[in-house]
Amino acid sequence: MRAVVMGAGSWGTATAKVLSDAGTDTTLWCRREELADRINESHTNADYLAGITLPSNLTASSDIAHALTGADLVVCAVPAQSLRDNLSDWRPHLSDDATLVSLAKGIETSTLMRMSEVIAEVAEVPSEQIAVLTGPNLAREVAEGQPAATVIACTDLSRAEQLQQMFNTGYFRPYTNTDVIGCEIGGAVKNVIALACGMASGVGFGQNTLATIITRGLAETIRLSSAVGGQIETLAGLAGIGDLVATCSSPLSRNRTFGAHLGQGATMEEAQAAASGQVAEGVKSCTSVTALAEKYQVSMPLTEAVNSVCHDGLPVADAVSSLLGRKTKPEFRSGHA
Ligand SMILES: NC(=O)C1=CN([C@@H]2O[C@H](COP(=O)(O)OP(=O)(O)OC[C@H]3O[C@@H](n4cnc5c(N)ncnc54)[C@H](O)[C@@H]3O)[C@@H](O)[C@H]2O)C=CC1
Ligand SMILES: O=C(CO)COP(=O)(O)O
Repeated sequence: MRAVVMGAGSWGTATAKVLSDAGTDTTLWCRREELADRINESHTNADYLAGITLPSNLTASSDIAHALTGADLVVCAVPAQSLRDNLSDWRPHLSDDATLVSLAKGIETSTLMRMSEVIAEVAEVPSEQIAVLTGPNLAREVAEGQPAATVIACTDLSRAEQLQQMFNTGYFRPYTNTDVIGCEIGGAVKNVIALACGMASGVGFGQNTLATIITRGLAETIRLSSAVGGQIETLAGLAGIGDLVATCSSPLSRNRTFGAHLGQGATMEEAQAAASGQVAEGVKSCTSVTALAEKYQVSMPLTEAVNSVCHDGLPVADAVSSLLGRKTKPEFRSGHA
């Protein structure tokens, strides 16, 4: 089996390292030829994962045709809002029976589609050939070989099990799931909730506030996922609460860090500049998740507040007052949080 990871940012590079460490012959596609040359020469990707030594059997290429031709496994590691355009360029070079794995945690703003839906439409492959890899996987920690688990979701369980073996290393432990919807909604919404946690920490609030946002964020995630067709238990797992805890708590999270800048009073432009070109998916997905919630008539007040702060100029302090000023209610309604 030959794998290609399309996108050499922090998570693409770390995932290519996992595959290589698991013994899978892997190529890492980079947009820039100069970066591919540097990775091949130095076995590091200093732009995204400084100080990490990549396996010597991992090779990089900036040539799309060369990278994709004959690849059995194609891992899509570009940001959510750029997946459609990138895939259109990759499409002519994809093998008919290749498995496509999505790493992106977002909802397309122009269509409200999940990433697996974008892949199915643009690459014209059946959903059984598309998988999603998601979970509490901060790239730097995985690249350092710190123990972590992940979820590989595919409607075709035998394909998920095959992928599970391809990604299984002594430090990275994949679990299978067939609930692609729940996994994708979990991954997209947790970035929005991490922005909210970052804002709270930037303001100076402590652990009670953090735990409240994570828990009520999980309730929003469960409501949306259930409405779209996901299973509740998925969100009690790595793709839900697992990823929320990791992302909402860690200073390594780009979304949490972005939110913290806003909470400290930075403008959107200043927070964007501080991200040094790395993607904080929740900034765009807060708009598409809010729209998806409206489409399914699901209440997501935290997500709406994050969207208003990011895109309507609502001050963080006003978002806090408006969330706390809402009508009081029971914790659980008709079986759902
Ligand atoms: N970094 C992390 O810890 C994790 C990230 N993810 C998800 O993986 C996806 C990719 O994230 P990262 O690798 O961390 O992002 P990144 O910002 O570190 O890198 C993005 C990569 O995509 C490439 N790219 C191709 N077309 C692009 C375009 N039009 N605009 C911008 N970049 C383009 C860039 O050159 C770069 O190699 C995101 O959806 C993210 O939410 C998921 C789990 C962990
Ligand atoms: O998805 C992630 C961890 O699972 C990474 O989160 P950030 O994109 O916020 O860094």
